[in-house]
Amino acid sequence: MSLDAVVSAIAPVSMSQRENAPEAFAKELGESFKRYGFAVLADHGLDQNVLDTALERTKTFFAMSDVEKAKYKHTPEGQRGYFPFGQEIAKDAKHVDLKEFWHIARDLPEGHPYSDIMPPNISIDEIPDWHQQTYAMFEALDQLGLKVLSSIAIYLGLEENWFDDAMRDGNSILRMLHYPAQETPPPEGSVRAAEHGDINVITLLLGAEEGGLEVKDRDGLWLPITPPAGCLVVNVGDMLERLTNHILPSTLHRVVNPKPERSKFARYSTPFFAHFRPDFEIKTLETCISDENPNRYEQSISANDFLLQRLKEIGLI
Ligand SMILES: O=C(O)CCC(=O)C(=O)O
Ligand SMILES: [Fe+2]
Repeated sequence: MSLDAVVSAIAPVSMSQRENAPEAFAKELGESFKRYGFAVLADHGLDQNVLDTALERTKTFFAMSDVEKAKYKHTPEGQRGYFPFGQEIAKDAKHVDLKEFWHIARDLPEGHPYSDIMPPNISIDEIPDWHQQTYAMFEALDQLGLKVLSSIAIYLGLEENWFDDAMRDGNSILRMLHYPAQETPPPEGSVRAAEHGDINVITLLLGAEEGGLEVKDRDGLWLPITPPAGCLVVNVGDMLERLTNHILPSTLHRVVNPKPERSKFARYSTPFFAHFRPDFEIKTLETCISDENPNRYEQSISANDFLLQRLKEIGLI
C-alpha cells in the first residue's frame, strides 16, 4: 500500500455536519471509532488564537533550564505540573519515553467535594499568564469533548446528553508534550512514546501534523496518522472501551522517532484526556451487551479506582 493510501485510511469527518445532520455525523464518527478506535475531525471550530498562545507559552516553558523546570515538578498524588524527561514508561515497556510534559487540570471552587482527589493547578513564576492562557485551551477542549461525546451517545443509542452527568467536574487533563530534537541517536530501543492505550474516556489530540503518531491496526500493522493541517485526532480510551463492552476499542498507539531529515526538530503535541468525574461508576452499557457480545465486566469500578490502578502501571504514581 502506498503511504498516501495509509494516511487516508482514516478519512476526516467534518464537525460542520454535526448541527445540520446530527445522526449522519454520529454514524460517520462512530463507525470510524468502531473500526480504528480513532477518528480525524475537520472543522473543529476551536479558536486558533487560543491554541497558538498556549503552545507559544509551552515552548517558552520547555526552553527553560532543567533546574528551573524542576521547581515545578508534580507531586506523586497530584498529576499536575511538570513531568521531567525520562519519567513515564508505557505499560510493559522496557525503556522510558523520550519526552517531558506538563499537566493542566480542572480548577475547582474551594471546598468542592472532589478537592482531595483533584488538587489545584501549578503556576509558573517566569510566565505570569501561564495559567490563564493554558486554561483557556483546557476549557475549549473540555467543551469540544462534550460535543464529541454527545455524538458518540447518539451512535450508541443513548440520550444525546447521556455523558453530561458522567463528565461533570471530571478529572480531565490537558498534557503539553515536548519531544526534544534528537541530534544524537537515542539509546537503542527507546522511542518518543512506546505503544500504549489511553486510560481515559476520549482523547482530543492536536499537534500530530509533525509525523510520528502510529496506530496499531487489527492485523497488527502500524498505520501512520498524519492529519491534514487544522484537523484534530480523537481516540477512544480504556474507560470508554470498558463502558461500551469493547464496541468502541481503545487502540494501541505510539510515537516513533523522527526520520533523519526531521531529527533536528522537536515535536510538540497537546493531548486532552477527557475523564469521568472520579465517583462515576463505569458499568457496562446495556445497549452494548448482546448474545454475540456478552458482558465482559460483571463488576463496575469507579473512575478514580480505575485511574489509580492504571497510573501505578505506567510509573506516574
Ligand atoms: O504525541 C502524540 O501524538 C500522542 C501522545 C499520546 O499518545 C499520549 O500522550 O497519550
Ligand atoms: Fe496516547
